[in-house]
Amino acid sequence: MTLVFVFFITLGQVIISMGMKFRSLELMIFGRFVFGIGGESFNICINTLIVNWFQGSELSFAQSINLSMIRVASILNTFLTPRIAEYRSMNTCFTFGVFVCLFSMFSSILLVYFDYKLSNQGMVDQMMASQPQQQVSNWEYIKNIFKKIKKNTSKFTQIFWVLTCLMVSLYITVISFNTFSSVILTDLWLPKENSIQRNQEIAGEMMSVPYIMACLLFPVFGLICDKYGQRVRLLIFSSFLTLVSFILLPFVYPITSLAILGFSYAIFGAVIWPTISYVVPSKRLGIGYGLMSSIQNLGTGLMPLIIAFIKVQGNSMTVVITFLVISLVSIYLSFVLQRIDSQQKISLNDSDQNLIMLNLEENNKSSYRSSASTSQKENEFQKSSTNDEEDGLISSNNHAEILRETQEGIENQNVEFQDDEKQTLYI
Ligand SMILES: C[C@H](N)C(=O)N[C@@H](CCCCN)C(=O)O
Repeated sequence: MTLVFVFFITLGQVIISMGMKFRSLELMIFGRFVFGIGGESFNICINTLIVNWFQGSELSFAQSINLSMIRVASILNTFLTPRIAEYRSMNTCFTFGVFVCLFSMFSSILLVYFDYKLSNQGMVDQMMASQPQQQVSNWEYIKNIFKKIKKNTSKFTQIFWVLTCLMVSLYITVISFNTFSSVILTDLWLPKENSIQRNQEIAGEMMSVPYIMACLLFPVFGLICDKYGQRVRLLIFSSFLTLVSFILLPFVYPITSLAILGFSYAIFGAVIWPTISYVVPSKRLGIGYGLMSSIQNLGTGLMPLIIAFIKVQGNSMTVVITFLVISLVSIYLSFVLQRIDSQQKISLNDSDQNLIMLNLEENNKSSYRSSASTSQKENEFQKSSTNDEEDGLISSNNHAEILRETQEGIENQNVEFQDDEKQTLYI
């Protein structure tokens, strides 16, 4: 699927640049639509892939390197695009984008090749090929996908939903704020006697501060998180930082508040993406990331409309107050997260990633056991697992998981137990 999505991204960019060439706004919007289908889905594939390779060891570090690279690309884009447009033309900017996408496509082919070669997937495919597969129609296949999404979604825990809401509110304060920061900074801070273009240049430079800050700090917080855990505490701290940033914005020269916002982003970005894999069982991770990204995009997509309305009704100060209120929501949600987390056997603050994973799989198994206790549910499960095999949707994942579980089982026998609680889990 990774290759399909990167193909959509490239195709989208080609359509956008054709729209630019032929001066067709409709074509450009359609291109953005195609690009968006590929982009966000590609993100989900990459998240899942990183988890598959790094869970249990340097997961946060790996995710934060990924985030840093994304932000380096944003900064490069802010720097390069106006210059290419100035020295060449707008068309060249868009064509340059197509070449960047082609480069991504080439990198993805390498990625998929190495992932396939180095993982158990080759073995799993052989196993699958030796099993008879029942053919289903495309319609049945799509219907099964929706059935599975519904079935899996209902199994997500409270902690997943709180984490998702927290992610939305935190991302709004960075991504949606970034959309409006140019106007806010110009209104609140930049001299009225400057030309509009000059103020836009200054605001543009200021706007890159949170991203520069974050791209430098992501790996640091990734490492901290891998070594010391403290995920929920870091999220609480990061939520407070966003509040401080918006309180300071109208009163202190904006570089300070933007740097604090970048600091906050570096923390929650490095913590939140890997944490999802500790609250969603590996079998449902793709759907988990997908759902979370959809909700996040819905939030960050709707927010500019709401903010634009608030700006028209009020002024830039009202917009800052709105972001301040959203920061308060983040603080509230982070405390709700802490409360739920404190009721778990193993906290997300624990530094032992394997232990958190084992706890998750253990909880998952026990919820399965209790749900299978009634014969009706037992039948449902048998039916659905037969369906899973029949429609060939998740079976390869399951096989990969069985292989991984077996490996883990062997590894876990060598783990030194630290206390009774942990001992019970490992056993
Ligand atoms: C906006 C987009 N949906 C998003 O969330 N982007 C993240 C990067 C996610 C990468 C996770 N491996 C961002 O921080 O920009």
